[in-house]
Amino acid sequence: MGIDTLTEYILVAVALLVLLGGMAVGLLRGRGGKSKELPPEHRPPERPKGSADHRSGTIVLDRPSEHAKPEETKGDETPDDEGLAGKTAETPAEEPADPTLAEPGPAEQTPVDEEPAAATTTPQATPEATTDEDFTPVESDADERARTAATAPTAEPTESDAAPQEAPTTEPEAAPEPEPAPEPELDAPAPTRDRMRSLRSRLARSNGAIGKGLLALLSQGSLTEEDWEDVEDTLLAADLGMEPTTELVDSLRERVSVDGTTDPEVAKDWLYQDLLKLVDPTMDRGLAASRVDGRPACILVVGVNGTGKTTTVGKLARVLVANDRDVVLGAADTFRAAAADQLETWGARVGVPTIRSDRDGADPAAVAFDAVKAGHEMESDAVIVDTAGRLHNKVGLMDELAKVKRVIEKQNPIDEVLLVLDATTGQNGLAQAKVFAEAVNITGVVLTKLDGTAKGGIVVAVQRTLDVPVKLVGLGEGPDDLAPFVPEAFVDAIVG
Ligand SMILES: Nc1nc2c(ncn2[C@@H]2O[C@H](COP(=O)(O)OP(=O)(O)OP(=O)(O)O)[C@@H](O)[C@H]2O)c(=O)[nH]1
Repeated sequence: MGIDTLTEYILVAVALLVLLGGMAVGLLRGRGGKSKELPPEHRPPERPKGSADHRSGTIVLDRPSEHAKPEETKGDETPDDEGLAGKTAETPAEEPADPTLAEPGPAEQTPVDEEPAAATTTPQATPEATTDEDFTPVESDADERARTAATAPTAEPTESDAAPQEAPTTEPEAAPEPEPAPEPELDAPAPTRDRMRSLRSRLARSNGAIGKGLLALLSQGSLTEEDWEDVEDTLLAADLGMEPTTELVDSLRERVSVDGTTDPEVAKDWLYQDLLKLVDPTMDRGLAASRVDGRPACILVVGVNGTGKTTTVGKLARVLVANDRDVVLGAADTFRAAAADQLETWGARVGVPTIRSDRDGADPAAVAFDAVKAGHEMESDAVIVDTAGRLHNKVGLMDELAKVKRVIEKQNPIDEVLLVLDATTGQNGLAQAKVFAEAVNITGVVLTKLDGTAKGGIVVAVQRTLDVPVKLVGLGEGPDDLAPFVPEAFVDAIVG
């Protein structure tokens, strides 16, 4: 019993020890489960995450769902990023950009990424609302700066603080640049009244010899047949034309035979009277250049190449401007490349708009149509349409001109068709005149380059041929060298 009892005691004791040991192990395991939840050692590695999330303040928007997702995130971020966590969750899909940007809520984050937004608009203020407001002004500031100054548009938002202060100094400097616009000083065209008298010397220089020669003959007192032939030749050389020449010689013969004189002044008076009669001061030389029936007057300018059409249109614009008319120019000479530029320059000098095509060879009728349309819209007094020079014997070209006329007339009657004739071409110009008159209804003639020829007689010849008056004469290349034709001044300059 003694030994058995001892053995039993020992066994019991061992069993107790084993039991106690087991319990101890169990206890230790239970603690081990909790340690997973608070592993301070894991935090350091997560910091970078936290800082990454700051950036995500702006980036988060791209992936809102990630932030809304698992609780793990919450678990992980809870410690450092309280603010962010909450807002990201709200942000989800709807408010992508703005809200998140606004998020800088956590004051500390502001300086890092969104400094600009907050800074520009006196940040701090309120949390959420502030952020929205903050952002708007930032944008507008940047926009304004972008509009006025051209300086580092992208950098500005980031350096918003400095920007507003720099803006006032840089902006005003950039703005003055456009000032040059008002600079273009317009020409003040010379008055047109008596312009022909003021240009008399040009006519006298070129055509004065006719008068001198005639007066010398007439003042002889008694003229032989040979002298009368000389008179006739002089008049024909001046391109007066056969018929008017014969008329004039007959009239002078009669005067001499009745009142034979050697007084040059009397002879001059005879010549003046007879020439003036041929030039016909009774013709209506008025130019239709005023509004009619609530629409602008339309003036179409035609002629062969190089007669001075474009120059004449430019000069005529000046004449009208000098008479307080509002004018629109139409560059329907789309054939000669430089014509539209040339016309535009003329117009710009007196502040007159030019309607043109940017394309060489464009349909001249379309340009003419647009010019007249613009004249209507601008309520101008007159629209002057320049056309391409064309050979009078080319059927296609003349048809094109007739088309220009027809197209214009679809929206506006044509009040004037001015035929530009180069006076130096003399009688040859008459053949052109006839053909143009068939294609379009010519209402007036512009005789150019009268300053460079002794063929002033063409005035009479062309009027007789077309039965239309010479309304304007070109007496030089200067901008104001176009004059309304005044018969008395013309004859006076010839007779001297
Ligand atoms: N001396 C003088 N030259 C003139 C006069 N009118 C025009 N000219 C000159 O004539 C030349 C031709 O003038 P433009 O206006 O280009 O002639 P255009 O008829 O439009 O020519 P195209 O478009 O080719 O048919 C230019 O050198 C003008 O300066 C004038 O009255 N007197």
